[in-house]
Amino acid sequence: MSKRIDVNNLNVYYGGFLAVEDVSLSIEAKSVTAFIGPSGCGKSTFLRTLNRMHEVIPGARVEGEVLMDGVNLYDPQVDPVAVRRHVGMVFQRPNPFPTMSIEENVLAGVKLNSKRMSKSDSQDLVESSLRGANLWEEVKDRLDKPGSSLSGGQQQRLCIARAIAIKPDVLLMDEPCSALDPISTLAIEDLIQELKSEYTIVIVTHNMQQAARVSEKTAFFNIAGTGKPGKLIEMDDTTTIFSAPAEKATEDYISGRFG
Ligand SMILES: Nc1ncnc2c1ncn2[C@@H]1O[C@H](COP(=O)(O)OP(=O)(O)OP(=O)(O)O)[C@@H](O)[C@H]1O
Repeated sequence: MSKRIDVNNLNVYYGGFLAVEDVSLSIEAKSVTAFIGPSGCGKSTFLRTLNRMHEVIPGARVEGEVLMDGVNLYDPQVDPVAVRRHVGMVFQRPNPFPTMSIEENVLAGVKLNSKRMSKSDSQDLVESSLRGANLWEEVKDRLDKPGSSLSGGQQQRLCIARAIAIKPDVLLMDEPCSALDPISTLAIEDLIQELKSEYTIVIVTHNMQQAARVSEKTAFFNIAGTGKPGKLIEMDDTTTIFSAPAEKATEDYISGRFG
């Protein structure tokens, strides 16, 4: 479990539009890395290339390499479905399957991967995944109730339980707290801190306090103007980015002068 990621000279296109240009960076295993930057600079686009999720968008493609423990995810022999099994994703809006029960939601990804399990194994997996997502105590007496019966914050933790049930190496989170209230946000942030002992975590966030609270490394992306590609401006220890960034654009952004 838990892998390092090395990205080399990655360009991301939507058809003829270069959305993200020439990104090279490294992400340590068992750490939390935050991506910050103004709207439209390509944070989500870049994040999705780390599990080939952009490929579900017609015309989206990349040039360059994404190495996971040295294996290029874009090697022709690599199956994108297998990539997504190793690199889980949690989205901005909690998206449990509304008609499925809480238990079925946790097992949904595992079933998609066509694993047949005994009843006791699946019960164990439901419990360990919900415990891992800090949700077990709140739902253990109503596992057969629909996922949509939970609060927004609980639904997001259910989505995290669903993601970790397939035992990924990496967890990508695209603004996982933006639809949540402050208390649910803190619950997810605590959870991220716990999960990093087992997973490599990458989180896109607009909330700079959140980046400062949860991550060890921060990457700042920027865009020169509409129609221009997003670029990685700098990546460093989070404390350095927020106290003494190397680039003026980073300082302007974190001090709220733009973005
Ligand atoms: N499906 C798509 N098809 C075409 N262009 C897209 C698509 N998704 C994003 N883009 C474009 O790619 C660029 C980067 O968008 P992206 O959503 O990755 O930025 P972002 O930094 O995550 O923004 P935000 O913070 O607002 O979510 C933008 O110019 C956007 O319009």
